[in-house]
Amino acid sequence: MKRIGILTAGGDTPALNATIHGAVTRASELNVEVIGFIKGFSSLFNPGVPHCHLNPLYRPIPELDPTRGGTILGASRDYVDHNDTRALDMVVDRLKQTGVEGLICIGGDGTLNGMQPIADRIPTVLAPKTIDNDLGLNYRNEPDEWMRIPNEGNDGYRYERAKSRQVFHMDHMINYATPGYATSVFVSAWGVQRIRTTAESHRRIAIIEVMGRHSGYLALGSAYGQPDFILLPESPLNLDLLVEEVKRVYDLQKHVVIVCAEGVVDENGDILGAEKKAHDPAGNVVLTGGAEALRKLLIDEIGDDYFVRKRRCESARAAIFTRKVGHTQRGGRPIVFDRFYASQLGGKSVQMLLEGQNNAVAILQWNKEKGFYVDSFAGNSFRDRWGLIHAREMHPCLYDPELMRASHHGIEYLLPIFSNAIGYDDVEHIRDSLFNPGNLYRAYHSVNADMSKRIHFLDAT
Ligand SMILES: Nc1ncnc2c1ncn2[C@@H]1O[C@H](COP(=O)(O)OP(=O)(O)O)[C@@H](O)[C@H]1O
Ligand SMILES: O=P(O)(O)OC[C@H]1O[C@](O)(COP(=O)(O)O)[C@@H](O)[C@@H]1O
Repeated sequence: MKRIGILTAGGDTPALNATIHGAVTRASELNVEVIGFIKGFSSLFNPGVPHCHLNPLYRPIPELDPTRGGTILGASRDYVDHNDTRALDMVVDRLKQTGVEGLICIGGDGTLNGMQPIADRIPTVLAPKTIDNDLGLNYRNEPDEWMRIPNEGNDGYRYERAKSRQVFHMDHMINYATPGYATSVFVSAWGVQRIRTTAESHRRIAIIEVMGRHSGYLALGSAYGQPDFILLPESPLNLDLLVEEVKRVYDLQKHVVIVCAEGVVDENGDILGAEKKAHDPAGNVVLTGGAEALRKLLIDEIGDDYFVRKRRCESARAAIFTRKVGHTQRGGRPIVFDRFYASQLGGKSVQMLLEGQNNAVAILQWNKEKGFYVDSFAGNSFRDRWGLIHAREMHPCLYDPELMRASHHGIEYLLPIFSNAIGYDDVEHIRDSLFNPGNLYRAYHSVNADMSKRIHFLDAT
């Protein structure tokens, strides 16, 4: 292969540029040209196919900075319909018109679902990303545990997990952690620490919502910020227990900090706060207001009297507040763990294409003897028997539902990732850049303005 393509799909993460940089550096060493497609799959559905050359003369363009968050290529959630063969043939025809002989998609489980039909037409591999850490398998035969159940009135299907018969072992995980996860945990844990002192001072109960969709890995990582309780989608809310424990801790320390994953579910398995089941273009349920819904429940259950009697707040409404860490979890400079492994996975995905692999995924593995290392895994092995790739849920043994915090296994899971996840340069960077006086004089200059000058279009006529 002399020329390959690369795109970034789904939600952005801080480590996407690091992955692109790793891929472009490796490709340049091997005299392979890299074409970047703009805004994920959206570029391929556009007859003009906006694209740019990422390594003219086999040198990465200067805009490609592995320490910059986001993606210089832009990202989107445009849907790839398996059944629309006409559109898919057109996509591949357009790819070929740009001269690319293989494609790297940087994305998560949705992107892997979307790239499968493209891989039937042109060699395609996935370099993993997602702050949710939900691309992967807790063990190899996890996809076999999915059951497909027809909805009432023949209205499609729903998927449920059968009870697992598998002993969980961390060495057996496929894709131990995805680039983006570590930085996102860093931001979330920091957010928890910062909200803690204000809740502590004002005798309040803080509910902090973190992202992660239906997977609790991100909320689990927030344990580093020492919240009093963590609530996860994989463990239905036990409201009575939570109320009892919140009161116990509030009595003792006059404030409480709860981390609530956005996908947290009630006793019936219904997502808290997702009253309207809106979907994004990729078909994902839009999760809004898990923390707000939990706040309402706690206000009702604890009541005003409790706070008034203690002379700490005038009402439950005043005492209990919510904050979302929000998109700060997805943005900004990646910490060294993400930069290093994102870049290795980018390089690995180039090698995989050149070795002739197709529909395969570059993965980050870990075991006690070797530590972290990159490998590859067949895309098809992520699919259930009906061909669908499901987001990885956090394995239940990583969480203690009685204590509502990380279990021993959960702590063991986090330690290898985070023990050296922040580099000295990450800390130095804050010191050197944030209060740089130049920031006050200079307007922000967006990399998009520079990238626009590099974008080419196919002749759409
Ligand atoms: N089941 C699916 N079939 C085809 N394409 C999909 C599917 N799910 C997601 N995609 C596409 O893959 C891309 C990324 O998906 P998304 O779920 O947004 O993020 P991620 O890859 O991080 O999970 C989007 O362009 C989306 O439309
Ligand atoms: O703000 P957006 O882009 O609509 O999406 C929010 C969602 O994207 C994520 O940040 C990342 O999701 P993906 O990796 O699946 O793209 C989720 O944690 C969150 O639910």
